[in-house]
Amino acid sequence: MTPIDRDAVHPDAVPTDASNSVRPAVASPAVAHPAVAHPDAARPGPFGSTDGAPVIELRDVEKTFVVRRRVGRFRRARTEVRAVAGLTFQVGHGEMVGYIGPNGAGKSTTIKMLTGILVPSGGVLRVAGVEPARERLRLARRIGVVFGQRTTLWWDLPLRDSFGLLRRIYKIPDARFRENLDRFVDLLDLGPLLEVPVRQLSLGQRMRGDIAAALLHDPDVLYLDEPTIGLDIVSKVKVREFLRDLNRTRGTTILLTTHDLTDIEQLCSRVMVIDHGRVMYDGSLDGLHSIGESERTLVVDLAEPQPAIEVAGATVVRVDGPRQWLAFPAAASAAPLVAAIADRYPLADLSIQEPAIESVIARMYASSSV
Ligand SMILES: Nc1ncnc2c1ncn2[C@@H]1O[C@H](COP(=O)(O)OP(=O)(O)OP(=O)(O)O)[C@@H](O)[C@H]1O
Repeated sequence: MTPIDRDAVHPDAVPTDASNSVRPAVASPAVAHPAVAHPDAARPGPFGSTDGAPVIELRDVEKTFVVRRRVGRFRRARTEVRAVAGLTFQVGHGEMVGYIGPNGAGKSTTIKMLTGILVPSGGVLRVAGVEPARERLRLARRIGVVFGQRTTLWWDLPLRDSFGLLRRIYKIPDARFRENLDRFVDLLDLGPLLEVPVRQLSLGQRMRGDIAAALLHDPDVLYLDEPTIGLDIVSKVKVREFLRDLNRTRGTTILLTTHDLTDIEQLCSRVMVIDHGRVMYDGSLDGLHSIGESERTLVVDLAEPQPAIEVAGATVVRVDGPRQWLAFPAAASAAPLVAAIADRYPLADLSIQEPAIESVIARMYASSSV
C-alpha cells in the first residue's frame, strides 16, 4: 500500500471536482500536524462523541480519479478510475480492525480519505466526530499514522530531536510528553537509539521510532499501514505486543492494513476485506478462513527422518528429510494438532505458515456462498 506522503498524489491525477480535491501534505513529516494547542483540556470525552458512537464512520463513500493518458503523439484520453465505490462501514471505540485486500483494492485511498489528504467524491465520512477533509488539522490531533515503507520522522535528526519537534508541534504538555516518552522508550526498547539519526536506524528500529512518534500526542485512532513489512521476527513480535498493550490500556482504536495474516490473527478480532473499492467481507478472521476453506501449514522438524506423519485433522503435503509439511484447516486451532504430534514423534522444532492473503481472498471468491 502506498504511504501518504509528498508523492501521494498520483502524477496523472486530476481532481474530480474543482475545489482542490487532492490536498497536498504539509512539510515533513509527511502527515499533517496541527498548529494549535494540545486539546486535552478542551476535549469533551475520549472521542469527542457520545459513548457508543462509532469513531470511524463511512456512508456510501466514493472516490473517483480522473486520469489523462497520452494516446499516440498528440492525443490524450481521459479515463475515470473508481478507486472507492460506495464504502459503508463503522468502527467502534477501541476496536482493532484489519483492513485487507489485493493490490489496487482501494485501501490506501480509504486511509488517505480518513486522514483528510484526499477529499471523497461522494458520501459521508467522519473520524472522531470530525469530517477529515474539512478539518484536517483538528483531526490531526486525534489520529496517528504509521507507514511501514516510509518514515514520518526527520531523516537527519536523532530520534530524540524528532520527538522533541513533535512535542512542540502538537504542544504536548511537558509532563504528558515525558510520561509517554518514558513508556514508549521502555516498551519499544528505544533507549539506545534516542541519540541516533533516523537515517542510521535499521528498518525495525525506525518502525519502532515511527510508532512512538505517532502516539506521543495521545491520538484516539491509529492507522497502521503495513507496520511489520520487512521486519525480522523479533521486531514483529515486539511491535505486535506493543500494539496489543496500547489497545488494552488506552483503548486506542486501530485500523491496520497488512499483507501479513499473522498480524491480523494476533491483533484483530475483526477483519474487513476490500476489493474494487467495496467491502467484500466484514467479520472474524476465522469466518473468512472458513468461507474460503483456506488452509494453514504446520512445518514440523523431527529429530530424524520418519515416514509421513499420520495424525487426525492434518495431511502431509511434503516431506524433505526430517522436515514435514502438514496442511490443516486455517479456522482450526493448531494446539491439539501440535500436542498429538509431540505425543508420538520426536520433535526438534515447528512453525506455522499462514496462507497468503491473496489466496484466502481468491478462495473466498471461488466459494459460491459469497
Ligand atoms: N492518485 C491517483 N490517481 C489515479 N488513480 C489512482 C490514484 N491513487 C490510486 N489510484 C487507483 O485507484 C485504485 C485503488 O488504489 P489504492 O492505492 O487505493 O489501492 P490499494 O488497495 O492501497 O493497493 P496497494 O496495496 O497496491 O497499495 C487503483 O486502481 C489505483 O491505480
